[in-house]
Amino acid sequence: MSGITISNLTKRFGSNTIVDDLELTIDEGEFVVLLGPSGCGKTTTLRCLAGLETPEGGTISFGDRTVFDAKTHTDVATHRRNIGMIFQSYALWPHMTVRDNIGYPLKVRRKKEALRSGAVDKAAAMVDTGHLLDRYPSQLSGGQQQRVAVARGLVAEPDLVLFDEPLSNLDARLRDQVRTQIHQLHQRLGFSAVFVTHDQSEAFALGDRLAIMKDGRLEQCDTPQRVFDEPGSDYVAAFIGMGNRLVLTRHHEGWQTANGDVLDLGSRSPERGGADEIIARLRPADLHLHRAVEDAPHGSTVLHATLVTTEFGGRHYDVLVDVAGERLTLQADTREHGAWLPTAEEGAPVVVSFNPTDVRTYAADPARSAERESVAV
Ligand SMILES: Nc1ncnc2c1ncn2[C@@H]1O[C@H](COP(=O)(O)OP(=O)(O)OP(=O)(O)O)[C@@H](O)[C@H]1O
Repeated sequence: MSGITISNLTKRFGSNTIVDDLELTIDEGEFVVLLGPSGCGKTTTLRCLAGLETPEGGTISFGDRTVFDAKTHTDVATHRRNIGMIFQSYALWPHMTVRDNIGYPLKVRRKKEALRSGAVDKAAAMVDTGHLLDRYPSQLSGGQQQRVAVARGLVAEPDLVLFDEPLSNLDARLRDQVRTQIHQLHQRLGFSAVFVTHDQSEAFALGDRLAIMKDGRLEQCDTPQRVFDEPGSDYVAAFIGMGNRLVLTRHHEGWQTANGDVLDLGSRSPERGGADEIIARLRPADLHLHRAVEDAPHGSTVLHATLVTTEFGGRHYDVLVDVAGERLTLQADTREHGAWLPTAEEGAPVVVSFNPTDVRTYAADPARSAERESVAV
């Protein structure tokens, strides 16, 4: 086996196209995360890989073995694809012990030698569940059940491991623990994996590459670092934490906000001759709060804003400000701003600054521009 290739994959439910001509390759041993908002087609793509859905078009190959081809009506059954699956709901058999649950894929594949030679004990030990082998799922915590599900997904040494939001049902502490365990297992065993999530921190932590989906298609597919540094579109930027959005219009000295601030975007300024309206995206952590323009660092870009809300968050305040009707969020250090911020009133004038290298710009959405123009008329 060397890698998984998905070509022109199309899956419809009735008249709705859920996976739309999708192209994706997963190298052998690679951990690819399918990331995107609810309903963009992540789980459906995973289910097509598993053979649990029959696509209307396209091909899926595991190495040089075609497991699905719409044209030739090739559709290899799930249990013959040599995959492991780990679901959000754990999906353990309630009437089987942990030992029998973990051993189930070996039994179905008739791998009697593996069953005899202790593969179940080894898989259980990998996820620290060796002492739970005689218990039933109802006698386990959520975290233990999910670890058993991971052992079951890996025990048969599958060509591809599919994870469908496996951490979503766990509380924050357990989620971190199981996430780290999956990461370590992947580094040790080197299996190929596709992991579905809508959580960007999970995606960054686990993925060799992130495949960001929008309406059944890939919007961007790259390493976590590249996606973080250079989100390929406004949609990706918004999804991976650049929640602050400003619409700017061209001005002869830079780019102008709706309330008249002219911003120098430095090397991030789109070239002359391009669009006259752009969207600027910024992370909350890259915005800094000040009481007056003079307080902003030299060389930073400044915005005039008004205060909307302040919430105490321990080391920082979560602050919401308004720039000509656009709401921006930022974090202000408690020690630096504690003397004035908690008592500042809604509507108080404030200044926000950022380093121009931290901004990312995108062509404005034509539909939104048209909407604004029609409102103005
Ligand atoms: N069996 C089905 N019949 C009809 N529509 C379906 C079916 N399965 C999924 N859909 C629809 O397909 C769309 C994509 O669903 P999918 O579960 O793939 O999205 P997702 O990106 O995984 O979202 P989530 O994170 O909420 O699971 C949704 O609008 C969903 O309602």
